Amino acid sequence: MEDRVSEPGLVLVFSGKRKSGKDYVTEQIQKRLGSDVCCILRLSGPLKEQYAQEHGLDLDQLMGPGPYKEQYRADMIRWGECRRRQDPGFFCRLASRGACQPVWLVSDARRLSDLQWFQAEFPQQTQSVRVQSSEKTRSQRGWSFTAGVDDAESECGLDNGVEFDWIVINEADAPSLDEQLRPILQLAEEAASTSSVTDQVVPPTELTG
Ligand SMILES: Nc1ncnc2c1ncn2[C@@H]1O[C@H](COP(=O)(O)OP(=O)(O)OP(=O)(O)O)[C@@H](O)[C@H]1O
Ligand SMILES: C[C@@](O)(CCOP(=O)(O)O)CC(=O)O
Repeated sequence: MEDRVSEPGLVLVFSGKRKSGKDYVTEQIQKRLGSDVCCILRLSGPLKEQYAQEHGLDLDQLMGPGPYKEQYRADMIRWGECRRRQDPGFFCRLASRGACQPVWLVSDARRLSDLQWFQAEFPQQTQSVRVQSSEKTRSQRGWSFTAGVDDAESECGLDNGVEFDWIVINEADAPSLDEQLRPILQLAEEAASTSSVTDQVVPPTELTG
């Protein structure tokens, strides 16, 4: 039987406040690494798919960066937290099913249980990345404070108790994203090259020596 390593070589779990640039930064990383090396996993993806289906909503708009999803955010949070209470890893498993690239970018971790699930599943491969932007910059990107959202676990669940492996300052007056992402990209390229070596199919004759 063929012996194939299906685990990722690196799992980068991103978090950050609304409009801090989680999607933007992870898309920049994927552009540089290529989609055969790196996939973006959105924990909100399976949640929004199911929520859109149950409520007859436009999934494309729910998945997009525009104001449409904000109308439903509070109820989606409630809906999602009901499922997480029953199974904290519910959305992590759904979002990562079928991922086969060596590098995974989890773009939207919001709770400690999100990060802990990947750390428990892939203890050697998981690193945490915090994307930071000022409220002024976030406001320029369309954010405004919403009670019940910005003061709730969905937005504050990772504010304390986590020593992030990486911090990305997504501000015009910060070092460029190219500069900030360089060490992360190098780590990803190393993980991808190592994974491509160990991910080769080894015919049975070589396995038995
Ligand atoms: N460095 C940047 N340069 C240009 N545009 C940016 C930058 N960072 C973010 N943006 C833009 O700001 C908006 C918000 O960014 P993004 O959607 O990545 O935030 P987010 O953290 O994923 O937000 P949410 O939690 O609401 O999904 C998007 O339109 C995005 O294209
Ligand atoms: C409901 C929720 O998944 C919406 C996330 O939407 P977005 O990643 O901000 O586009 C947030 C949450 O799960 O708390």
